[in-house]
Amino acid sequence: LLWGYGKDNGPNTWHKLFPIANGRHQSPIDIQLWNTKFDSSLKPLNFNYDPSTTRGIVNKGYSFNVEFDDSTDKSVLSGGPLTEQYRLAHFSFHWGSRDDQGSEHSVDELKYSAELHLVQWNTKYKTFCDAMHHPDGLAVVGVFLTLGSAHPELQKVIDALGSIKKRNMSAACTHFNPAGLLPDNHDFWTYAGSLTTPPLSECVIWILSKFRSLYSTTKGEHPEQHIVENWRPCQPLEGRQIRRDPL
Ligand SMILES: NS(=O)(=O)c1ccco1
Repeated sequence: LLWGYGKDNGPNTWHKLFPIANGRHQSPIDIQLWNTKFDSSLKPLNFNYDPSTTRGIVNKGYSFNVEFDDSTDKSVLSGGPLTEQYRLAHFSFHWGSRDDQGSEHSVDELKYSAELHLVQWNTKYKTFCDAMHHPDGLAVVGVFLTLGSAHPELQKVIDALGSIKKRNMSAACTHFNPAGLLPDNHDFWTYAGSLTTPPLSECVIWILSKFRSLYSTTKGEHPEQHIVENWRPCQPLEGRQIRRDPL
Protein backbone atom coordinates (compact mmCIF):
# COMPACT_ATOMS: atom_id res chain seq x y z
CA LEU A 1 0.00 0.00 0.00
CA LEU A 2 1.21 3.51 -0.91
CA TRP A 3 0.29 4.76 2.58
CA GLY A 4 -1.37 3.29 5.66
CA TYR A 5 -1.16 3.27 9.46
CA GLY A 6 1.87 1.07 10.00
CA LYS A 7 5.32 2.10 11.23
CA ASP A 8 6.76 2.46 7.72
CA ASN A 9 3.79 4.03 5.91
CA GLY A 10 1.82 5.68 8.74
CA PRO A 11 0.74 9.29 9.44
CA ASN A 12 4.27 10.49 10.30
CA THR A 13 5.52 9.42 6.83
CA TRP A 14 2.64 10.85 4.75
CA HIS A 15 4.34 14.27 4.30
CA LYS A 16 6.93 12.59 2.03
CA LEU A 17 4.33 11.87 -0.68
CA PHE A 18 1.79 14.52 0.41
CA PRO A 19 3.69 17.63 1.63
CA ILE A 20 0.37 19.37 2.51
CA ALA A 21 0.46 17.06 5.56
CA ASN A 22 2.50 19.85 7.20
CA GLY A 23 -0.04 22.52 6.13
CA ARG A 24 -1.84 25.04 8.31
CA HIS A 25 -5.39 23.69 7.79
CA GLN A 26 -4.92 20.00 8.56
CA SER A 27 -7.35 17.60 10.24
CA PRO A 28 -8.15 16.13 12.67
CA ILE A 29 -7.76 18.56 15.56
CA ASP A 30 -8.47 18.62 19.28
CA ILE A 31 -11.67 20.59 19.96
CA GLN A 32 -10.73 22.67 23.02
CA LEU A 33 -14.13 23.70 24.36
CA TRP A 34 -12.86 26.91 25.98
CA ASN A 35 -11.67 28.01 22.51
CA THR A 36 -14.96 27.45 20.63
CA LYS A 37 -17.02 30.51 19.76
CA PHE A 38 -20.83 30.70 19.43
CA ASP A 39 -21.83 31.99 15.98
CA SER A 40 -25.48 33.14 15.68
CA SER A 41 -25.23 33.12 11.86
CA LEU A 42 -25.00 29.28 11.87
CA LYS A 43 -28.25 27.62 10.71
CA PRO A 44 -29.69 24.25 11.74
CA LEU A 45 -28.22 21.34 9.77
CA ASN A 46 -30.53 19.91 7.13
CA PHE A 47 -29.90 16.24 6.30
CA ASN A 48 -31.93 15.20 3.27
CA TYR A 49 -30.78 11.61 2.58
CA ASP A 50 -32.65 9.18 0.32
CA PRO A 51 -31.85 5.51 1.23
CA SER A 52 -32.51 4.45 -2.38
CA THR A 53 -29.17 6.11 -3.31
CA THR A 54 -27.21 3.44 -1.35
CA ARG A 55 -24.97 1.54 -3.78
CA GLY A 56 -22.73 -0.82 -1.81
CA ILE A 57 -19.94 -1.39 0.67
CA VAL A 58 -16.25 -1.49 -0.38
CA ASN A 59 -13.09 -2.58 1.46
CA LYS A 60 -10.58 0.27 0.81
CA GLY A 61 -7.68 -1.56 2.44
CA TYR A 62 -7.28 0.97 5.25
CA SER A 63 -11.03 1.23 5.96
CA PHE A 64 -14.34 0.47 4.27
CA ASN A 65 -16.81 2.84 2.60
CA VAL A 66 -20.54 2.61 2.19
CA GLU A 67 -20.99 4.34 -1.16
CA PHE A 68 -23.93 6.31 -2.54
CA ASP A 69 -25.10 7.34 -6.01
CA ASP A 70 -24.13 11.00 -6.18
CA SER A 71 -25.19 11.59 -9.79
CA THR A 72 -28.29 13.53 -8.63
CA ASP A 73 -29.28 15.76 -5.71
CA LYS A 74 -31.27 12.98 -4.03
CA SER A 75 -29.11 12.75 -0.90
CA VAL A 76 -27.88 16.17 0.17
CA LEU A 77 -26.72 18.12 3.21
CA SER A 78 -27.33 21.85 3.61
CA GLY A 79 -27.61 24.41 6.42
CA GLY A 80 -25.24 24.72 9.39
CA PRO A 81 -22.17 26.64 8.16
CA LEU A 82 -22.90 25.71 4.53
CA THR A 83 -24.10 28.23 1.98
CA GLU A 84 -24.59 25.64 -0.79
CA GLN A 85 -25.90 22.06 -1.17
CA TYR A 86 -23.51 19.14 -0.71
CA ARG A 87 -24.12 15.66 -2.17
CA LEU A 88 -23.50 12.51 -0.08
CA ALA A 89 -20.76 10.41 -1.70
CA HIS A 90 -19.89 7.87 1.00
CA PHE A 91 -19.48 7.30 4.70
CA SER A 92 -16.62 5.53 6.45
CA PHE A 93 -15.25 4.88 9.92
CA HIS A 94 -11.99 5.31 11.82
CA TRP A 95 -11.33 3.11 14.83
CA GLY A 96 -8.65 1.83 17.17
CA SER A 97 -7.36 -1.39 18.69
CA ARG A 98 -8.73 -0.41 22.11
CA ASP A 99 -11.99 1.12 23.28
CA ASP A 100 -10.26 4.25 24.68
CA GLN A 101 -8.97 5.43 21.31
CA GLY A 102 -9.96 5.27 17.65
CA SER A 103 -11.61 8.61 16.93
CA GLU A 104 -9.64 11.17 14.88
CA HIS A 105 -10.94 14.37 16.43
CA SER A 106 -10.84 14.66 20.21
CA VAL A 107 -12.73 16.90 22.64
CA ASP A 108 -10.53 18.43 25.35
CA GLU A 109 -8.07 15.61 24.53
CA LEU A 110 -10.76 12.92 25.05
CA LYS A 111 -10.76 10.28 22.30
CA TYR A 112 -13.78 8.13 21.51
CA SER A 113 -13.80 4.48 20.38
CA ALA A 114 -14.51 5.34 16.74
CA GLU A 115 -15.54 8.18 14.43
CA LEU A 116 -18.01 8.08 11.53
CA HIS A 117 -17.43 10.40 8.56
CA LEU A 118 -20.31 11.27 6.22
CA VAL A 119 -18.58 12.75 3.17
CA GLN A 120 -20.38 15.24 0.93
CA TRP A 121 -19.19 17.45 -1.97
CA ASN A 122 -20.33 20.92 -3.04
CA THR A 123 -22.65 20.68 -6.05
CA LYS A 124 -21.35 23.99 -7.44
CA TYR A 125 -18.36 21.90 -8.61
CA LYS A 126 -18.79 19.31 -11.37
CA THR A 127 -17.30 16.28 -9.59
CA PHE A 128 -16.02 15.09 -6.21
CA CYS A 129 -12.45 15.29 -7.54
CA ASP A 130 -12.96 18.84 -8.77
CA ALA A 131 -14.44 19.83 -5.39
CA MET A 132 -11.29 18.54 -3.66
CA HIS A 133 -9.36 21.50 -5.15
CA HIS A 134 -11.41 24.12 -3.28
CA PRO A 135 -11.56 25.09 0.45
CA ASP A 136 -15.40 24.80 0.36
CA GLY A 137 -15.33 21.68 -1.79
CA LEU A 138 -16.32 19.06 0.79
CA ALA A 139 -18.46 18.99 3.92
CA VAL A 140 -17.70 16.06 6.23
CA VAL A 141 -20.00 15.34 9.17
CA GLY A 142 -18.10 13.62 11.98
CA VAL A 143 -19.95 11.59 14.60
CA PHE A 144 -18.18 10.13 17.65
CA LEU A 145 -19.08 6.52 18.38
CA THR A 146 -19.00 4.89 21.78
CA LEU A 147 -19.58 1.24 22.65
CA GLY A 148 -23.06 0.73 23.93
CA SER A 149 -26.28 -0.97 22.96
CA ALA A 150 -26.60 -2.49 19.51
CA HIS A 151 -27.52 0.13 16.93
CA PRO A 152 -29.82 -1.31 14.24
CA GLU A 153 -28.53 0.71 11.28
CA LEU A 154 -24.87 0.29 12.27
CA GLN A 155 -25.42 -3.44 12.85
CA LYS A 156 -26.45 -3.70 9.17
CA VAL A 157 -23.02 -2.33 8.18
CA ILE A 158 -21.14 -4.58 10.62
CA ASP A 159 -23.08 -7.60 9.33
CA ALA A 160 -22.02 -6.78 5.73
CA LEU A 161 -18.29 -6.72 6.61
CA GLY A 162 -17.98 -10.50 6.54
CA SER A 163 -18.42 -10.39 2.76
CA ILE A 164 -15.63 -7.85 2.08
CA LYS A 165 -12.69 -9.32 3.96
CA LYS A 166 -10.04 -8.38 1.37
CA ARG A 167 -8.98 -4.99 -0.07
CA ASN A 168 -11.08 -3.94 -3.14
CA MET A 169 -13.82 -6.46 -2.34
CA SER A 170 -17.30 -4.96 -2.47
CA ALA A 171 -20.78 -6.17 -1.65
CA ALA A 172 -24.24 -4.95 -2.53
CA CYS A 173 -25.79 -2.86 0.19
CA THR A 174 -29.10 -1.19 -0.51
CA HIS A 175 -31.60 1.04 1.20
CA PHE A 176 -29.34 2.15 3.97
CA ASN A 177 -30.57 5.22 5.84
CA PRO A 178 -27.47 7.25 6.79
CA ALA A 179 -29.62 9.58 8.91
CA GLY A 180 -30.13 6.54 11.16
CA LEU A 181 -26.47 6.81 12.19
CA LEU A 182 -26.88 10.34 13.51
CA PRO A 183 -27.63 11.32 17.10
CA ASP A 184 -31.07 12.87 17.66
CA ASN A 185 -29.48 16.18 18.63
CA HIS A 186 -27.76 18.01 15.75
CA ASP A 187 -25.74 20.51 17.78
CA PHE A 188 -22.28 20.82 16.21
CA TRP A 189 -18.81 22.40 16.07
CA THR A 190 -17.45 23.54 12.71
CA TYR A 191 -14.01 24.57 11.39
CA ALA A 192 -12.02 24.67 8.13
CA GLY A 193 -9.75 21.64 7.65
CA SER A 194 -8.60 18.80 5.44
CA LEU A 195 -9.11 15.17 4.51
CA THR A 196 -7.67 13.03 7.32
CA THR A 197 -6.25 10.53 4.82
CA PRO A 198 -4.02 11.17 1.81
CA PRO A 199 -4.14 13.29 -0.32
CA LEU A 200 -4.92 15.37 2.85
CA SER A 201 -6.39 18.14 0.66
CA GLU A 202 -7.40 21.29 2.60
CA CYS A 203 -10.90 21.25 1.10
CA VAL A 204 -13.16 20.29 4.01
CA ILE A 205 -15.72 22.23 6.02
CA TRP A 206 -15.80 19.99 9.11
CA ILE A 207 -19.07 19.63 11.00
CA LEU A 208 -18.65 17.61 14.21
CA SER A 209 -21.68 16.43 16.14
CA LYS A 210 -21.55 17.33 19.83
CA PHE A 211 -23.43 14.14 20.67
CA ARG A 212 -22.41 10.53 20.16
CA SER A 213 -23.96 7.55 18.50
CA LEU A 214 -23.76 4.18 20.21
CA TYR A 215 -22.61 0.97 18.60
CA SER A 216 -21.93 -2.51 19.80
CA THR A 217 -19.91 -5.27 18.30
CA THR A 218 -18.76 -8.52 19.82
CA LYS A 219 -15.08 -9.53 19.41
CA GLY A 220 -14.37 -11.21 16.09
CA GLU A 221 -17.12 -9.23 14.40
CA HIS A 222 -14.81 -6.23 14.60
CA PRO A 223 -14.48 -4.83 11.08
CA GLU A 224 -10.77 -4.42 11.63
CA GLN A 225 -9.90 -8.10 12.06
CA HIS A 226 -6.83 -7.11 10.03
CA ILE A 227 -7.11 -3.30 10.08
CA VAL A 228 -6.39 -2.52 13.72
CA GLU A 229 -5.81 1.25 13.78
CA ASN A 230 -6.83 3.74 11.10
CA TRP A 231 -6.96 7.11 12.83
CA ARG A 232 -4.65 10.07 12.20
CA PRO A 233 -3.35 11.94 15.29
CA CYS A 234 -4.49 15.54 15.89
CA GLN A 235 -2.77 18.34 13.93
CA PRO A 236 -1.83 21.96 14.85
CA LEU A 237 -4.84 24.31 15.00
CA GLU A 238 -2.71 27.26 13.80
CA GLY A 239 -4.89 30.43 13.74
CA ARG A 240 -8.20 28.62 13.07
CA GLN A 241 -11.43 29.44 14.93
CA ILE A 242 -13.81 26.63 15.93
CA ARG A 243 -17.42 27.83 15.87
CA ARG A 244 -20.31 26.23 17.75
CA ASP A 245 -24.06 26.06 17.40
CA PRO A 246 -25.92 26.62 19.62
CA LEU A 247 -24.55 28.53 22.59
N1 LIG B 1 -11.44 10.70 6.41
S1 LIG B 1 -12.06 11.89 5.54
O1 LIG B 1 -13.48 11.99 5.77
O2 LIG B 1 -11.31 13.10 5.85
C1 LIG B 1 -11.79 11.54 3.87
C2 LIG B 1 -12.73 11.51 2.87
C3 LIG B 1 -12.06 11.17 1.69
C4 LIG B 1 -10.75 11.01 2.02
O3 LIG B 1 -10.58 11.21 3.38
